[in-house]
Amino acid sequence: MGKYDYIIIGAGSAGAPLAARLSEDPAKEVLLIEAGDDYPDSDKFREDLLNASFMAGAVPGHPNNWAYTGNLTPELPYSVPRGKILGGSSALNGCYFIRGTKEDFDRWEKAGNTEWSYEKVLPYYIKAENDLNFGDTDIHSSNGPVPVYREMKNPYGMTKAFYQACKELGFTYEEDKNAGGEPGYGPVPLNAVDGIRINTGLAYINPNRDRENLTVSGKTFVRRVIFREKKAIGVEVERNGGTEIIHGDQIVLSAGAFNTPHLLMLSGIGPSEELDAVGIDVVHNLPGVGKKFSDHPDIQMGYKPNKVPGPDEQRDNLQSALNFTSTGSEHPGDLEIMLMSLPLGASMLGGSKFKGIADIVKRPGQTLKSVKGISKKRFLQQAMHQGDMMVVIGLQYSKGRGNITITSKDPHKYPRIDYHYLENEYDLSRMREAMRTAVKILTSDAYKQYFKKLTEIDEATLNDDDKLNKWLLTHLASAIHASGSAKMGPSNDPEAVVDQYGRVHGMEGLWVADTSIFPMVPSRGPAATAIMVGERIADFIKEFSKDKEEVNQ
Ligand SMILES: Cc1cc2nc3c(=O)[nH]c(=O)nc-3n(C[C@H](O)[C@H](O)[C@H](O)COP(=O)(O)OP(=O)(O)OC[C@H]3O[C@@H](n4cnc5c(N)ncnc54)[C@H](O)[C@@H]3O)c2cc1C
Repeated sequence: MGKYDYIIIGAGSAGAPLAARLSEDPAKEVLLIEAGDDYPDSDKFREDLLNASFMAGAVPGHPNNWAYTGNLTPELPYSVPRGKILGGSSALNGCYFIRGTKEDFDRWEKAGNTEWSYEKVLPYYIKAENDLNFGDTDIHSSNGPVPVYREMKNPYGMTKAFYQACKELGFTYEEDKNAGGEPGYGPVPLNAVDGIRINTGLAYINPNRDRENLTVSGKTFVRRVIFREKKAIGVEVERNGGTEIIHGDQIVLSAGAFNTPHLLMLSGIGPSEELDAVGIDVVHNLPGVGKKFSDHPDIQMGYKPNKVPGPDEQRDNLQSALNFTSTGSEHPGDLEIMLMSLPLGASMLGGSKFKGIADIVKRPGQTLKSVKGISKKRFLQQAMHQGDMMVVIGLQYSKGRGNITITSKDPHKYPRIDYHYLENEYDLSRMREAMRTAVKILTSDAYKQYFKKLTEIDEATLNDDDKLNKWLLTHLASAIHASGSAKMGPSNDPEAVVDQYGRVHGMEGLWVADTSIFPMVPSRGPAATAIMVGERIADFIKEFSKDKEEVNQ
């Protein structure tokens, strides 16, 4: 087998756009490797993962879910889904397609990443989208691969009631959450059209399958990157029942915020004492690998509805959200409240919960394996409340940071993931404020036609800080937005893993392009930003290759 110009590990939110853009040059041989299933024919893509109104793939035991165990707090091990399929996590996610804000990128820039100012990243967000509401404007485009749609003309009755409640509480309307304006309440942009989730495999890879220089290798698990001294020269993979080495000139890790740092460590790049402890030869000591990742803690707060939404109010599970700023905060939009249109169970298992349960019963082994390490108490509580309607309350700027620690040199053994959620009063106080605001919305005159009572929390708990703290720590969930586990920054930043072009510090021919490199999770969902990163790093790699060719001429 010949040597590839570019090998990309992971066909997810960032990896798929990266492979599509790099293979635009027919002179470059591109290999895109994906551990999960490949679906070259979009019409034959798994039906349960196309249906955007629920998140079947997020259920533990689903064959396209890596299903990690993450310790949200030391006492709360939780099942954390990630996509293992063409499209990666974009094939499983909630389709909330939202850009980071100017303040988010000011932070990235301030950390020494001048190539990531809001002005510099905006053209890449625009390049990625086909905005079905706004079309071509200064800040939107109708030419990109990812369709983006907000329900503005005919919002559901509950959406209108939510808007009215937010208005009465003094919040402002944010018509376009991708316009970089003041945070407020408004329609959620979704990368879903007519209820179909358009993942990055469908948007970027399948339309380009006819390119002879683009090879996609599904069901191919990368065990590690291999090096000649400090130069990456290929990858060791498992496929078709065997292990082999595939050579490439430039290797890009796009395996996501857990697997990218894990793969770096398996390949000998990471904190040397942790690699020594599990018997991995150190190729390069980079203490920041897996350290201090950021995410959004969230709470799924259940309530019994007065009025159950009808079948015509279930296409978009997530139609509206409020982004707002906590009292006295210097970080605009650090809180979020999302109104879900489906009950908790149906959000995961589908409109017909019996079909969803039937699917789970079909795979009891995988399901049991996936929930093995997690908190059974919380899992059962959630199962008991699957008929509840819910709002999802998110802390979008937090001080807590997580760590990913390698526990074995066996690439199939998952690393340990510790989130350190809500360990300080800064984060707790904001979460309390978000909870109390959500209750004000639900119990408002405008919303009360849809609200009967809260199901998991009482007033005495809500009104008492200590009691509420305890409740929060036992009812926590994660938004699954892990970012910054191999973060970018200048070489004099001891925690930086890659430079601002995505090149791993101290190494040659090795890049990272995915949510791991975010200096910090944006204050809104990271999926659109992951795609933007794939688009932007593709241009950096193209530029780098051009310079290299000029030097060699
Ligand atoms: C259930 C769920 C709901 C979410 N909802 C939203 C939302 O509504 N809005 C939002 O903004 N964000 C959401 N997110 C988060 C968002 O989808 C992710 O942050 C984003 O998709 C991550 O992109 P990525 O490119 O970093 O990684 P991924 O998209 O996860 O891609 C990584 C890819 O690498 C592959 N891979 C990993 N290891 C290997 C290996 N060893 N060998 C070969 N291939 C490998 C994986 O199989 C995967 O395909 C959600 C996430 C989940 C899981």
